[in-house]
Amino acid sequence: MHLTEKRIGFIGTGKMGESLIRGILAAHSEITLNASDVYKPALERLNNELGINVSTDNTETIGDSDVVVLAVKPQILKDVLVAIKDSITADKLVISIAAGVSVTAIEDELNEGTRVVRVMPNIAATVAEAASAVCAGKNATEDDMEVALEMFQSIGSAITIPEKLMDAVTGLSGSGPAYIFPVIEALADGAVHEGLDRANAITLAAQTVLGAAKMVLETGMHPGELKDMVTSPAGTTIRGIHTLEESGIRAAFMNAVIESSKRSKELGK
Ligand SMILES: NC(=O)C1=CN([C@@H]2O[C@H](COP(=O)(O)OP(=O)(O)OC[C@H]3O[C@@H](n4cnc5c(N)ncnc54)[C@H](OP(=O)(O)O)[C@@H]3O)[C@@H](O)[C@H]2O)C=CC1
Ligand SMILES: O=C(O)[C@@H]1CCC=N1
Repeated sequence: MHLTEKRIGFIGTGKMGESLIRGILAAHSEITLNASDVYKPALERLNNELGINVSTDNTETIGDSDVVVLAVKPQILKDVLVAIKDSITADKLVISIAAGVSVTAIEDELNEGTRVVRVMPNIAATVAEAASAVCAGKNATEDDMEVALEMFQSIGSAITIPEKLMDAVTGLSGSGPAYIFPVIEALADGAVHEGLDRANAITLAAQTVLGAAKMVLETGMHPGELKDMVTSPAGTTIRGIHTLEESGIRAAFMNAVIESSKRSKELGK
């Protein structure tokens, strides 16, 4: 069955829940979306702005949904699962986006046989450019995986991975937008230092990151080869590259991904 034939319910409408809701609605305006959260003003705002069904009662949202997306913090997920266990009937698919929490840990809290899929998306779902990775729980069917992939491919790109790689994905693409926002700000700062106005500096910096990412994705060329295309002998770029290498840029980004992945593992304990 296709995604658009499913009613989707969000448990938690914080930063990532809202991002997914906005992305999915932009891709499928006809879809039925339900959402619940403990924070009523946020629900009312979503209802007013997007016209989705909202409730402060998670079981009501689940009752009205075929696919239930768990978008609460990992630290409270277990309590939420205990509270909703009886409303997750056999006809429902559960999708968890919680960092670090394994499929088994989720299955263990729910009724035997519950179909669970785990996904690590990112905040760029808001603009249909999320990078997501999906893995199946032991009861998830092929149809469930197709529905999950359809959902996350409609808001960006989505791949299937073995669960053991989920922490690495969390450290890379789950957290990754937050590594790049300061890069964009800092690039703009450099240009402001050299006299450009702030608004133009941010536009040029962001478009530069977007263009570089698009070249990697669309040419299929290695990032190092693309870097060489920009770097004229005795030119401007190699001077900038030299400065970045002196600052340990590669180790800095590698360590960010490694440490974030470690934190994802910790959250699962
Ligand atoms: N932010 C991101 O970029 C990404 C987040 N994730 C994952 O998504 C999940 C949500 O993260 P994020 O959106 O950042 O977190 P938020 O804290 O912004 O959102 C969680 C929401 O759930 C609400 N909530 C708390 N308790 C309940 C409850 N019992 N029932 C329903 N809703 C409840 C919170 O309300 P209140 O604030 O009042 O407690 C909040 O609005 C996490 O598991 C995270 O690991 C995954 C990928 C990227
Ligand atoms: O910071 C976090 O824990 C969440 C998970 C990935 C992105 N944000």
